[in-house]
Amino acid sequence: MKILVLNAGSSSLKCQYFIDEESIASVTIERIREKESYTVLTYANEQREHTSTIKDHYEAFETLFSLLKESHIITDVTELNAVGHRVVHGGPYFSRPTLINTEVIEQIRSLIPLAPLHNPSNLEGIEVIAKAYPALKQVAVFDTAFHQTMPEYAARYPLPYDLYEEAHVRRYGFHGTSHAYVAKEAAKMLQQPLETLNLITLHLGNGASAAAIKGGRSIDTSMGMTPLEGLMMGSRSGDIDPAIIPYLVQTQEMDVEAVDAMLNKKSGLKGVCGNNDMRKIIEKINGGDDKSQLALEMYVYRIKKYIGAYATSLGHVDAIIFTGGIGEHADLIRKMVCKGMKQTFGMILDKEKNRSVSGEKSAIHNPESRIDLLVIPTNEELEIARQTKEVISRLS
Ligand SMILES: Nc1ncnc2c1ncn2[C@@H]1O[C@H](COP(=O)(O)OP(=O)(O)O)[C@@H](O)[C@H]1O
Ligand SMILES: CC(=O)OP(=O)(O)O
Ligand SMILES: [Mg+2]
Repeated sequence: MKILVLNAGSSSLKCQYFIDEESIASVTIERIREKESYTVLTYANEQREHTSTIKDHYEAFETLFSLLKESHIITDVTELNAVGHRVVHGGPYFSRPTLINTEVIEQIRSLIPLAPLHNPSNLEGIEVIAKAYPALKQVAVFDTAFHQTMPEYAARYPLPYDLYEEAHVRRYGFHGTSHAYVAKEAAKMLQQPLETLNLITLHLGNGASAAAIKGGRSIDTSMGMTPLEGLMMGSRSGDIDPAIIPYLVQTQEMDVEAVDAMLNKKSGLKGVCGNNDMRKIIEKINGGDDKSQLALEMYVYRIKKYIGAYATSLGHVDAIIFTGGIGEHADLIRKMVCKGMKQTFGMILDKEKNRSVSGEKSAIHNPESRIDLLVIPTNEELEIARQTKEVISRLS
């Protein structure tokens, strides 16, 4: 089966072309909307890279298709069996991967207010393809689906009950495809059935979330009704006192839209130190920049607090998994997260191993550690290809 998978993140577009479960080619476009967007095509063990300005996701999709054509990877798009899309918010409508039709498109559109940084780019991809190749089957795989197993007491907010019934106000959780994928990979690495494991997965990308996974099922996660709750992120605040919002509206001449844009786009690492690229933040810290140092300390402290919380939710923890661009590559962050966690949690990092790991699957704990510490590169695209294949197979 030939499946093209599109994963439009908030600042990136990742694409992989699969024949059955084999990845034939991949294209990653990073830093969309910034002066220097960075495109990498990987095909037949070769990498082609270039830098250009890509002003939005629409332009990123155009760049992607012309690259695949030029390189003779997909010369005729109609030969594909399906396109699988990452869709971030499935709201109350979707708890499984779904074949896309016009009704599904409208439901995804109606969820834009709940995922303003994501659902629009996810939709753009779906619509570009629907327009150009109307006969091609498209499947949506939702970030929220994996967290549907959260118990009600974890999923609900302590708000008036009617808000849940009338306006679907509850916690949904995100990055589900990634948390599910790395949990399965962790079970393989540990050579134990997933059903027996208690895991904390840390997806640290531009968006970031933690999940508590018991026996392969999500029992809690740090993102909520929208991908704004929880950990500090690239440009999103994560947890704050909700009273800050009316306070700003009342005292700072900001309307609700301005506060919302600030919380989603001008906060987090970017808000504190002006930068949302962890590589640059680390460079600046080495150059003595105090704001970058503070941003990093806040970022790490908040991850540690969630580890503490989820150790309590799970009872005991078998392994903590680092994934996402930062979790996979930033050994400094992993080291800071594990520091001072020996006494209470028995976490002991092997500093040498940690330093040498960047982007590959590896255990980074000392043999004495009570909790296994693992770096596992996420592969949301492979997981989406698998789920897309399942949906398409059921049709025939
Ligand atoms: N070698 C590295 N060292 C530190 N941070 C890195 C490295 N490579 C990537 N990152 C960080 O990973 C983040 C992007 O993660 P990614 O998962 O690709 O994002 P997205 O959420 O857009 O999919 C950025 O903050 C980037 O700086
Ligand atoms: C939901 C979310 O935050 O996604 P990303 O990390 O791709 O921005
Ligand atoms: Mg991502």
